[in-house]
Amino acid sequence: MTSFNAQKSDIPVIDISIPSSETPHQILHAASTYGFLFIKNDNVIPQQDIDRMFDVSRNFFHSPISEKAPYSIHSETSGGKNRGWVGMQAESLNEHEKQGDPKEAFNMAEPTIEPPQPLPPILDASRDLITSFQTQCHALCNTILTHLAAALDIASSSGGAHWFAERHDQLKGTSGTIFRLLYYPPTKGSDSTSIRAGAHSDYGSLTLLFRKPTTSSQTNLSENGLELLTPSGSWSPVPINPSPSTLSNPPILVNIGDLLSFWTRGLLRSTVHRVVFNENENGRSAERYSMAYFCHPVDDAVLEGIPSTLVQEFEGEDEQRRKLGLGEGEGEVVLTARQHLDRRLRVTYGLKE
Ligand SMILES: O=C(O)CCC(=O)C(=O)O
Ligand SMILES: [Fe+2]
Repeated sequence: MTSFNAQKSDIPVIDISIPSSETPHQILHAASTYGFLFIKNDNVIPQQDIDRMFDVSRNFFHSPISEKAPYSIHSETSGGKNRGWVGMQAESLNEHEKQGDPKEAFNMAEPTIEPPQPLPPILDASRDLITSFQTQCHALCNTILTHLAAALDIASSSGGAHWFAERHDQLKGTSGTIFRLLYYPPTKGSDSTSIRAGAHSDYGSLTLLFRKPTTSSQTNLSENGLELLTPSGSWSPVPINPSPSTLSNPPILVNIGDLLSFWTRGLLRSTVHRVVFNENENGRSAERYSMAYFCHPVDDAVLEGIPSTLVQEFEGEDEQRRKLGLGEGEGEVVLTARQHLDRRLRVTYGLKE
């Protein structure tokens, strides 16, 4: 398998709009080599919907704290565990960091849950847009998962290309899926030791990431602060649009989460990433907005036994296997999707159960 170097232009841009027998292999190659890929966005998710979501997000985060605080994460008002508002410095994505990240976030569960998640008035007023955005994100995740299952050559007698998508069917039960709005406030001058989101890999199966250029003068090519860790240990910036001359809209960034990496015994790579300050010449960083759709399988999906010889015969690298809890001595632990998520949330929020 090829390994990747630090060139940001390496992350491939894949066009899923034209049916091609190559697409599954392109997606599998990117997912197993970089853990990141771009999906060309020619109306896969309309740019207008992305822009409208960013407007809603801005209005919400700029509202008084009294509007947000009642919906604190894990609270009953916000609908329980991992739902609701995360205030400044309340979360450490990197367990080794004492101080939380200088950002705010709002987590929304899938729209199929009953009763629906209570939302603060500003978000509630845009519930239809949010629901439609979540639905479009989930459909894109299932398309990508279908390509991955096809490339892994899962036999049709076992579910074939629908193997993963069936296990992400939101009509079959609740899941850890979260649509997260993120806001990184502006800074007066950065503290060089501090970063905006600590180094981490995502928890779920796939993440879709949308980033807003931080200032009106910032070009789409701009790096915007997101960096991924290459196998050689260097940080490589991820541009919003890797090719503005050929792509009129920024492509949708997709990355593999720990759960899918664990499930595929490390064949698919969950790559560590972080967000750093991107100061202007005055040493200030503008405010920054992003939105992440963290896609998870249904809670009782069992994370074992993918009927694919590519997965079964994959040896993997020791370091990756240790990180995923597939290390020697432990045996191959069988977890459900919910158990896998709960294990990770305990680390991020210090939750007890
Ligand atoms: O804000 C970003 O660009 C990335 C955020 C991220 O990686 C996360 O929330 O998992
Ligand atoms: Fe992330």
